[in-house]
Amino acid sequence: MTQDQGLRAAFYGRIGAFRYNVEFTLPGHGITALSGPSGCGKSTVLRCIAGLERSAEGYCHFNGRIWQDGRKFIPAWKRPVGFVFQHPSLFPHMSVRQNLVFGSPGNWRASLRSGFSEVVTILDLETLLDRNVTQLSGGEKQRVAIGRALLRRPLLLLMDEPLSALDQARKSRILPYLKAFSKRMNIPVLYISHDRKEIDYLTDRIILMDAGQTFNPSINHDMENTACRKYPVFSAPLLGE
Ligand SMILES: Nc1ncnc2c1ncn2[C@@H]1O[C@H](COP(=O)(O)OP(=O)(O)OP(=O)(O)O)[C@@H](O)[C@H]1O
Repeated sequence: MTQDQGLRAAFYGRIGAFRYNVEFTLPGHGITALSGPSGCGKSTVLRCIAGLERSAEGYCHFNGRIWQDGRKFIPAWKRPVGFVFQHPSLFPHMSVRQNLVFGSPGNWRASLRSGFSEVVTILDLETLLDRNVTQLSGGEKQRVAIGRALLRRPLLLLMDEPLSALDQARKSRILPYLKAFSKRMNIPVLYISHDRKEIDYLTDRIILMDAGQTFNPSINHDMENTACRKYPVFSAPLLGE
């Protein structure tokens, strides 16, 4: 792995009255959690990385390429980023198979060549391929949404509370799939969650935010302590990893 791999980002800006001032790095592999109290700016950070939001100042470099700096801004559709949201937005009139290949680069044949069966196997979707998506459970729908994002061959996957709409039993069923794909496909993932158990299972790397700011324990321990007091679900040892 070279030093250039992964994401280096800093965003400074405001949306209405909300100000954000964040700076962080993401390694070129594995899952990193992004957590913090509701409204602290986590989704805003993901939107800035994806290019869906343009921060007034800052930078975003991925694997040595500039996505944003003082002069340059690569639009969202040109960034090799997959996005999975809290609620899967699948096309209800299409089958699982059709939803999976929708939007993947090239035609149907190309998507079959570029890892379709691998994604289907990792996410255990074989038996569901010909079903209409309206006939799926919430967890199955979310697996299809993840599969669709992966088939677009992203180099970075952003997940915004992908399991928060599911009950504990469904969460437990889908978590191993998340762990499996990040390992097997070697895609770095930035994963928003409030759920400590979920984060403990998936990763030991966490970026903590509060009130529009990131806390970097290796830079500023006072800020880390403030973060832990305000958001005690995370302890200092985890942050200090
Ligand atoms: N389009 C918008 N216009 C004005 N303010 C916005 C807009 N989108 C978000 N905000 C504000 O920006 C702040 C950060 O919102 P954001 O959705 O990034 O937080 P979050 O940490 O992801 O929250 P949650 O955990 O509740 O999803 C909030 O105060 C929110 O009200």
